[in-house]
Amino acid sequence: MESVVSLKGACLKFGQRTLWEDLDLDIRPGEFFAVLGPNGSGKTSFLKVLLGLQKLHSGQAELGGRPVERGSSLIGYIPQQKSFPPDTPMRARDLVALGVDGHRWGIRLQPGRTNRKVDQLLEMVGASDYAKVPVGQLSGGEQQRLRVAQALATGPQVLLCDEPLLSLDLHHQQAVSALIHQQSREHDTAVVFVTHEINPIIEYVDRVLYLAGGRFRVGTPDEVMTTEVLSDLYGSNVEVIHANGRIVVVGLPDATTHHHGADSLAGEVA
Ligand SMILES: Nc1ncnc2c1ncn2[C@@H]1O[C@H](COP(=O)(O)OP(=O)(O)OP(=O)(O)O)[C@@H](O)[C@H]1O
Repeated sequence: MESVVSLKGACLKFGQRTLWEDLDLDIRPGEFFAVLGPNGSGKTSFLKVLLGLQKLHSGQAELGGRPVERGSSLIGYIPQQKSFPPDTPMRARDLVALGVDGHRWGIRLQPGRTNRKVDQLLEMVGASDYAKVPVGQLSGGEQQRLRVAQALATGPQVLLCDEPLLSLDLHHQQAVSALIHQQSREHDTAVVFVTHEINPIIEYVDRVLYLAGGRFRVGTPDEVMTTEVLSDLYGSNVEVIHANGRIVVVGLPDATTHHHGADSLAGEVA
């Protein structure tokens, strides 16, 4: 099957610091692709390359068979969860409408059509009940559903997600990740999901790109999330424990703030 995202010999470096090099990667339509790694390993920079916001040092990056470019309609983007101030006057449906016609200049030509599309998107993410509520009054999880709806407005072929579950409680993490997975299944949308924590999405992930220390590994979670592979990437003894369908990484280097729920799961595994 043709790939929708393709990197060939990709290298990204800033000054003397190489984030990755010789990265060859093809992501297929409908694939759920997770990008993992410690702070500063280059996960956000990876998304920026695909968004056309960050030039590679060398190599090529293509979307839908063409070089990446800013503002590509092939892409939907879900940013990190940041709460709107409580007094934000914009209603939930206005936020979603920005995704539908926010890219066009001037007066909306077909408000009826926009409204129908917004209704459809709100329903898709289960947000119809609070369509008219100001966004600042909604919970973090409800706000994030709206960002998913906004990102899906143009029917993207690739959904780029930058830690979309951050600061959501477990219930909302599950709901938002299930929503993103449903979209990828039903519309064959490729999902590139940057995260510190694989467990909330473990049941959906097809492949992982693990970035660490200027190097990377790509493969299925079973191939990459192993004691051997992560110890090699980190250059120190790291232990990967699989328990109750979850993955716990123990013994990450001190300077690494990244974890896979090692703290919160320590009791569960012991
Ligand atoms: N435009 C830039 N110029 C110089 N250095 C940069 C630039 N953009 C990113 N960096 C550096 O590249 C490294 C990777 O940054 P990036 O934000 O991609 O990491 P990350 O894996 O997303 O980190 P985090 O998990 O903390 O969000 C960091 O050390 C950052 O300071």
